[in-house]
Amino acid sequence: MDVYKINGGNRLRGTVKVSGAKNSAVALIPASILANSSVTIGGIPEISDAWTLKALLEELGGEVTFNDGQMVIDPTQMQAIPLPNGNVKKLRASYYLMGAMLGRFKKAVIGLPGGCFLGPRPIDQHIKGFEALGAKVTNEHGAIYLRAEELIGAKIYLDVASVGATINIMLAAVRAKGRTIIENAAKEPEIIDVATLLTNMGANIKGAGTSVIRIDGVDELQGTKHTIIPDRIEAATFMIMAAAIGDGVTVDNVIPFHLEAVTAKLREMGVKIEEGEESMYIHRSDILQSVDVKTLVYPGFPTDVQQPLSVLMTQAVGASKVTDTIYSARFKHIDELRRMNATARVEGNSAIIQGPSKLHGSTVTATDLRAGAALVLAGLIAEGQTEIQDIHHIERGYSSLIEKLCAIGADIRRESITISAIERAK
Ligand SMILES: CC(=O)N[C@H]1[C@@H](OP(=O)(O)OP(=O)(O)OC[C@H]2O[C@@H](n3ccc(=O)[nH]c3=O)[C@H](O)[C@@H]2O)O[C@H](CO)[C@@H](O)[C@@H]1O
Ligand SMILES: C=C(OP(=O)(O)O)C(=O)O
Repeated sequence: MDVYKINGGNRLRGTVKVSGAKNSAVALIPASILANSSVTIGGIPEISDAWTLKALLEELGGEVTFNDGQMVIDPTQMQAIPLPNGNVKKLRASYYLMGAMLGRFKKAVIGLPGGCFLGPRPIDQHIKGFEALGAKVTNEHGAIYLRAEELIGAKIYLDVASVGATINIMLAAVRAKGRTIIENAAKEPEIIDVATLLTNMGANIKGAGTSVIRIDGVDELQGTKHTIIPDRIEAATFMIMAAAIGDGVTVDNVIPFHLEAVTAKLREMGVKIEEGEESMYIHRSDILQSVDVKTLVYPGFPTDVQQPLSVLMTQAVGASKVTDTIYSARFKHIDELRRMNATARVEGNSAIIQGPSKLHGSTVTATDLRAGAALVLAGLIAEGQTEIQDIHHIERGYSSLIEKLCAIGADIRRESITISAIERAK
């Protein structure tokens, strides 16, 4: 089993460069299925989700290369091969194969997705959208079967502003006949990134990034080149690490506008942040103040950042409260933080964290991607050695994390260990 080992206490200093956005990459890669020639995407992060999607496109008959952050996808020989099991279960974003395959082949069989378990993560709004476009959708033995004679544009009101449903409906609707209007669409920057790629492929999309998106379907989409936006969640993670244990860290390759909610909350805690055009320079104040935060859809505070932020709260003076309005059960990291001497408890969809606490190095488990990032931060702060298990969750979403952290002064390494069944059961 591979683990991260961290010797805590080293101060972070220097520049860390943010990679391309995971949540864009995992939608842009399936979007290439819709093209009639090669699609080249630059800035793809070195994460396991990207490699898994590459393997899935190859299972469909695509030719895919992935070198130095550039993925070239030739979708011309792809077929509507059923994917009820296997790789689709390794990540959440395999659900985008549904929209893209429906758009191109008018049929698909895709197993229900995996990804982080954060409480219930239904896909009813995706299915409602596909049905409104004219698809027959059934769930058979854990796989979603989609089939349409033809796709016809429709007006679709999303009951929740879902990132996945907005993108998935867009992927199918670009090849529907006539106009589709998505109302109460999600507004995350990754949606604009996907709309930009599709537009460069020849799609007709207006309003991406607002709550009403209009799509006029086209008969054909061609190959193109695209460079992905920076990962605002990775950027926020480094900003929080810099605030917790930095002596001046520049987080480079960011779009500061995408980070406004995070920047504002960190400033409220007393963190000093200087915004550049494409970078953030972070130096903490001597005393961190406790704050309350509520996660919301974009442009609100991102749910994907609340777990790392809760570790910073263990270092703030007084009681902080994190309420997650998107995922009510996204608090598994709190139990692990308690092992490290944090004073924290979960009440409903909130965590209450009392600081400041002296964190102690311990053996902990990454229960999901951002819980893992939170534990890396806790390990960097803690006295002594921390061992993080189940790091495959972290590696779904953070590109070259060890290398990036070592370059700014952290003492963290990846190690293979053998672990007995008895120890594993503890
Ligand atoms: C691959 C990807 O981009 N993942 C991101 C995406 O996940 P994902 O696209 O799965 O998240 P959604 O925006 O769809 O989910 C938001 C909320 O809507 C609910 N919901 C969603 C769809 C649906 O059909 N029915 C329904 O009830 C969910 O349970 C959740 O409470 O957005 C989340 C919210 O910003 C982020 O945490 C994830 O990192
Ligand atoms: C929840 C996340 O990812 P996914 O939707 O891929 O599980 C995340 O990126 O924090």
